[in-house]
Amino acid sequence: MLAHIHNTSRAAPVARPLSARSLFSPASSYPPSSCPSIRRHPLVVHPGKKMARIAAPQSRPVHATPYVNHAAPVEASYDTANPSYIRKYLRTYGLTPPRAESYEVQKTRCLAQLALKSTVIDKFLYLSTLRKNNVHLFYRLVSDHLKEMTPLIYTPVVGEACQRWSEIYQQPEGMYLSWEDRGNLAAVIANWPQPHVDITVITDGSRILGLGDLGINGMGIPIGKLALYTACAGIRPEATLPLTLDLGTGNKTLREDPLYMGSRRDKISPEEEREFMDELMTALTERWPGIVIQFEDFKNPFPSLERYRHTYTCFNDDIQGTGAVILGGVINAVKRSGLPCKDHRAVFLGAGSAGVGVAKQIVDFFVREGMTEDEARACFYLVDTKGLVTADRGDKLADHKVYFARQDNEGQQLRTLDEVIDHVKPTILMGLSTLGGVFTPEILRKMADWNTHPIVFPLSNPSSKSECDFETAVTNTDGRVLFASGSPFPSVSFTNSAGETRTYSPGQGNNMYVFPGIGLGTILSKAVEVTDSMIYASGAAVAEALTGEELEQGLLYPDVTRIRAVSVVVARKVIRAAQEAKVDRETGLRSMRDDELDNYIKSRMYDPHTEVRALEREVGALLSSLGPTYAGLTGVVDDVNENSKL
Ligand SMILES: NC(=O)C1=CN([C@@H]2O[C@H](COP(=O)(O)OP(=O)(O)OC[C@H]3O[C@@H](n4cnc5c(N)ncnc54)[C@H](O)[C@@H]3O)[C@@H](O)[C@H]2O)C=CC1
Ligand SMILES: CC(=O)C(=O)O
Ligand SMILES: [Mg+2]
Repeated sequence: MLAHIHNTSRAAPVARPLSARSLFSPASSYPPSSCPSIRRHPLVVHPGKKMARIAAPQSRPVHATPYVNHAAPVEASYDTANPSYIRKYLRTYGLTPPRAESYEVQKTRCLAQLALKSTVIDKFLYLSTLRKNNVHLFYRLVSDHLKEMTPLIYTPVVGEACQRWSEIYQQPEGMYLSWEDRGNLAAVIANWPQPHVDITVITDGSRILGLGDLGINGMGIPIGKLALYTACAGIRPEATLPLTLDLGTGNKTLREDPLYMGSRRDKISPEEEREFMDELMTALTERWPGIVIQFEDFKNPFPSLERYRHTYTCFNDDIQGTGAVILGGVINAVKRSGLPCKDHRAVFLGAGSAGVGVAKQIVDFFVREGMTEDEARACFYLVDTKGLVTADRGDKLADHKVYFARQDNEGQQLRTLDEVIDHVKPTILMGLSTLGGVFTPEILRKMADWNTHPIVFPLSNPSSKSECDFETAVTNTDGRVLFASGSPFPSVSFTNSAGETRTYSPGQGNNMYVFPGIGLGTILSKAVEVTDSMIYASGAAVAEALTGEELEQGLLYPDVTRIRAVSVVVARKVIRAAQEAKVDRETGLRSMRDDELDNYIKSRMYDPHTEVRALEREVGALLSSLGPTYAGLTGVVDDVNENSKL
């Protein structure tokens, strides 16, 4: 089918009728064209090949636009909050029920409909449809109800949605690129209908959360992550691109599933993947030179990160984002433990991208606290499927594990988590293993015997893969645990051995506290690369972002409802780190004081609550400037200044 696309030379569209999308573009990132009625689609020609993108229709009425973007703001054309003159202007007048509604009314209806859905997948699908049909309302709802909504659009529910993606699929969202498209990636990418993209999240689906290789069913992850970029850091929804690579899957069940919508091939080789990724990175930056690229949920993401990190503006969320967010929680937990860094011993179950990424960030923290790198590294004991990672274990260690391979084991190999724990008597226990429930009550009780405040972070996602739940951690440590999990758990009421009853609240150690701010800071500073210092700064910012009240409550992470405010702090620190490393191209931000920079960041964040008003103002101003001639010519508007009669 794609051969047909690639070999067909069709005229690129040159002009479109006045598009609602142009009205949503903030001046600084998308300079308004002198004539808003014309929007050009770039014709992308891949070096050495002659090809044209498949042509979009030359002219369509706005109300019939079948855009495939999951968050195209043109869908706001149908917002029942729009007053009648906007509807007339957008030619949606008569296509929605007559009354122009308040947000409160819309929200009441949405929450009532959500409550009627009996399964979490039904709720997930309802919210996906809402995002598609009324993007501003979706983001208003999510940002007002972050605690209730994030589990539905992100972990844990997105995990189940990915497992069942082929079964529950309803609407096109995001973009898929297949191995068979190699050589033509630029042409396929040119089909993305949005003219401007600030950020993309890319997965090949080969390690989705802790659920294994889900092939293209992993698309729920880029969509969910980018929804959080918008909800938590105000990246404009139309400037986000969820991207899933169809590079085959090692999951035989999926390959044999008649409903599976990806290719049936086995996973391509690492060499083929490198070839594909090289072309992809070129194609993405060719179309959107300033694009920030986030790699997500690749099975072995270290080679790509090393290959591209200094050449493209990219980062890996599982290695670096996770490292940073857990750094933030550990900075606070170490303070609360009362022990200096040098007295901590950390056992990590899981020595993959997240385990190694987190351990490295904490080494960096310990070094900043005055230890040498060797002293800091010696505090870490990583465990994988073969046991404690040691230099003389007898197997060939993957490159990323070598740094943490222990050399002080005197030939002894510890094969199980229990053996390692008994040997090390850790102060910190991290779970990044995908093994649900492996931190047993017995292990937790030992942690409580050895430590006044054991630090236990079961970080695997989704909830079913968490190494323990919060209640088990609280009840088996007499309420003394310093806890954070990757997926959310409810608070627990518990009476400790001293007879004190308290409600304990868990921390959520999830990279969602940092990646939105890393992306925002990188976009605004126009950084040419994402440096280690920018990543570290994002984690330190999360630690600093706790309020006095949150500290008093014993929280390790800010309350999730404050995540937008946290993202501003993260973005500011990321920008400052970019400036220090001199990788920022938006040098005008350097002279701003911190409060000025915060205001600037906030001013650049998409706020779904103000979008309807902004649309009213923009349409009013635009129509007034165009005057009666334009209105008469197009027949779009019969009375520019008419307000809703309803
Ligand atoms: N909380 C958060 O923000 C994040 C959580 N994660 C979670 O961390 C988990 C791991 O992710 P990655 O490191 O990227 O995966 P990975 O596949 O790179 O690493 C998994 C590690 O677990 C080890 N492991 C697996 N089964 C084991 C067993 N039976 N005994 C001992 N070790 C075993 C493997 O040897 C490997 O070292 C996933 O569940 C993921 O959802 C990942 C990124 C962010
Ligand atoms: C949160 C995340 O990125 C993961 O579990 O992979
Ligand atoms: Mg991930």
